[in-house]
Parts: sequence; C-alpha cells; structure tokens
Amino acid sequence: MNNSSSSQSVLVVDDDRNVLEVLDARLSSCGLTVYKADGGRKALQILKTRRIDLVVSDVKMPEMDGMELLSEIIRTQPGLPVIFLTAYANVPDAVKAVKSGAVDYVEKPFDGKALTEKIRQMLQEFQGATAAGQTEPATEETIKDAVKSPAMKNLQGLVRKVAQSSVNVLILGESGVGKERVAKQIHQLGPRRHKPFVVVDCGATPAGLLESELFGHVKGSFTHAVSDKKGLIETADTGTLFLDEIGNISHEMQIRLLRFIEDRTIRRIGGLKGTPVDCRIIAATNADLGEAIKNGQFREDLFFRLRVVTLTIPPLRERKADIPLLVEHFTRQFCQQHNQESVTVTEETMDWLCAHTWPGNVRELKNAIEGGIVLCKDNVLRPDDFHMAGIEKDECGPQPDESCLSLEASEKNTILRALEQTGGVQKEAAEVLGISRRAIHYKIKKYGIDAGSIKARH
Ligand SMILES: Nc1ncnc2c1ncn2[C@@H]1O[C@H](COP(=O)(O)OP(=O)(O)OP(=O)(O)O)[C@@H](O)[C@H]1O
Repeated sequence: MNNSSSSQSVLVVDDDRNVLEVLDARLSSCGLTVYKADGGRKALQILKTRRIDLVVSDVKMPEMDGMELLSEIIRTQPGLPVIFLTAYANVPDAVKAVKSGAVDYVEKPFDGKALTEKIRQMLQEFQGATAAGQTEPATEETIKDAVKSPAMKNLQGLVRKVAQSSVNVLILGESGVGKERVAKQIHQLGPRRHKPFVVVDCGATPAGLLESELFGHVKGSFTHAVSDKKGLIETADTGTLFLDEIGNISHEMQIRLLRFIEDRTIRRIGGLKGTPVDCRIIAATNADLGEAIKNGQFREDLFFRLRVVTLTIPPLRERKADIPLLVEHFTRQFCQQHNQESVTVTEETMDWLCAHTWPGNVRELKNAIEGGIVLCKDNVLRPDDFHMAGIEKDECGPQPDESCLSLEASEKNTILRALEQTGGVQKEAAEVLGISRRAIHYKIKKYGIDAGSIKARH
C-alpha cells in the first residue's frame, strides 16, 4: 500500500472476532488506522465519532446486517466507500449493493492480498474524500446546530439550500461568530462532502507566501523553490476552497484570484502550463468590504464574483436566545473532553452568561465554558468560576466605553420605572418590559435595586 494511505482509517465490521483480529493485523501492517466493530450498530456509533475513509464489512450479521448498515451509510455519509466480505452464496446480495454506489465486494474466504489491493484501489479512487486530512465526517456536532434565534434558524435554512449547488458564497460576520463552521457545513451538506475541504487563512499568510501557497510553484522559480509544489487551489480540486479573511489579501492576489475564478485554471508560479481546477469557493471576512471597495482596497469585480450568495452571521449579542443552547452544548462537550462528570449550570449562571455581551462571540463563550468547567467545584458551574477564568461580570465586554456605561444607566432607569409602575412587583415589571422573570431578577441584583423598598412605598 502506498504512503498516501498511512493516515487513512478503515472501519472493519464483522461479528466474528477472529476475522476482526486478522483484518486488524493485516491492515495495520499496511499503515492504515483500523477501527473494529462487532456489528452494524457499533459501526454506526464509530462512524458518528471518527473520521473513517473506508468500511470493510461482513454481510451476514445478527441484529443489523451489512445491507442495513449500507443503507444507513448511504443516508448519513453518501459516497463513503464500502467493501463487503461475502460468502459465495451471498454474492447476488453484494452485486445488488454494488449498484448502490461506492461499493465493492471480496469473496469469503478472502485472500488478504486481494483485499488490501481492493482497499488501495478504492481509497485512491475516493481519495478526494480525505485528501490532506481536511475533511471530517458530517457528524451531528458539525451539521446540526442547536439554534433558537430566528436569525440563525433562517441562516440554517439558507445553508442547506446553498449547499446543494456549487455557487460561490461569501460569509460575513465578526470574528468568532462561526464563519468557518458555516463554511464547513455548506461543504458537508453538499455533493462534495467526501472531497477535500481546504482552508486558507489569507489574513495570517504574508502576501508573497500566499501566492505560492495558493497557486503552487515549479522547481527553480525562486530561490527556495527546490522542488515542484502543488498549491492549495489544486489540492481543493473537486472539493471546496475556503478563503478565510479574504478582506486582507493584496491587490496582486485579488487580480490572480479573480483570473482563477473566471478561467477556473491555475498556473503554478514559474510554470507555463495551465491546469483546470474544479472547486467550490467559499470566502469569509469580518471586514467591511463595501467600505474597502470605496477606499480602493478591494476590487469590486472580485467582490461580485465571490458573493453570488452572501450569508451574514449576526454577533452573539444580537442572538442571545442561542446562548443557553450553546452553553449546554459546550458544557457537555468539555465534560466529555476533560473526562469530568456532568456539570450543572445554575439559573444564576445562565442569566450571567446571557447578560454578557461576548465581544469575541461564540469562540469567547466556548473558551469561557471550557475554563469554567475546569475550575468549577462540586460539578456546579457558578458565575465565580468565570471570574476565576478571567471573565468579568460586565455586560459591555471587558472594556466598556462611554456608550456602554450610559446604556447600563438607562437600563437601570428603565427597570426602576417599570418597578415603580407595578408597585415593586417583579413579575409584572418583567411583563411590562417583555423580559423573563429570571432576567429581571438578575438585573435587579446586578444594579443593586431595592425592589422591596419600592413595594413598601406603594
Ligand atoms: N453554532 C455553533 N455551535 C457550536 N460551536 C460553534 C458554533 N458557532 C461557532 N462555534 C465554535 O466557535 C468557534 C469559532 O467559530 P469559527 O472559527 O467558525 O468562527 P469564525 O467566524 O470563522 O472566526 P474568525 O473570524 O476568527 O476566523 C469554533 O470553535 C466553532 O466550532
């Protein structure tokens, strides 16, 4: 087996332990990572959590047989190659399965060499599925966002729609809102899901380097070009190229990119030959491209090419309804990751988290939860745990400016007026303001309002 398979993973499924061991030994010795499942259900569990490049499965198994497993794979990860190990009597079944897609079969008792040869062929044929190790399985974690806010629900619908086509997509939003995540979802929900997803951080790559990273070069084209190098655009062939921080690329790069988008052909630096590349382009930025165009920093023609569809992800402070779900999601995730028992998030903590403005958006919330989980006591997450993790109780973010302070003053004033209006009854004041009882309770505490004395005065 060639080197390209050294980082590839094969899931072997058989109810016969001996077969699993034999396959494990043989395939591991070819440099493959082997996962073993003694039945269809176990196999599906592994497929949900691991990156698998190919499945080798028995056909006849109790509980869930190979054909049932195949239909689940076609439903959840279409295009994932499957090789069936089948006794002669079951060959017609296997032939039927072959017609279902990326499927082949090897007759039992199998010849180890024939099997590894077939695996090599299929991995090569479906190489795009895992090129450069940049594609992850379409797991629930990456595909199914727990969102509640109307803005994000609407965005989810758009993501599903655009995923089916190959149009260029421009994703806008502040840093940390989830632009890369959305780009990955578009890739994983579309027909290119088993092809490469190549991320290029245009912002962090110096201009000179970016050109050779993207387009590749031929040996001798500049001092350090000691051998031919394939660029990232070529690597993304048949898959998706995600250009992060597109707002930061130089004028020269904008021209080269525009030319590529128009011709769909690249020429390596120093090379003469044009190579056609078929990749979907998703670009993202947190910059105001409209402003950059006005200032002459970004080409309008490139902007129009990139934004066939534009998706805007709102900052977290404008979709606070998503915070509780995200908190639950990250709490579960980090408890698992740090091998901790499940942690309870108290109501007070949730209110505290919802009140924060999260200038670093989802990324900041995610990091805060991880810090909190590590620092919390008795498996209960309290606001103090976030103070210890370095997050201050500050609704305007770590460095409030004047407008934030005046906003706070006006919020306190509004709550006081609502309480005056309702004779100090918190429940009614919350209704007047259109906020939850939990929220008003939190705000009263936050601003040190003495609701009791307002009640007493009425
Ligand atoms: N809806 C979500 N559910 C779970 N995790 C999320 C969600 N949105 C964002 N994240 C997580 O938040 C972090 C930041 O997301 P991502 O890197 O996609 O943001 P970004 O907008 O591309 O940031 P930047 O502009 O800095 O590149 C990632 O770890 C991502 O997995």
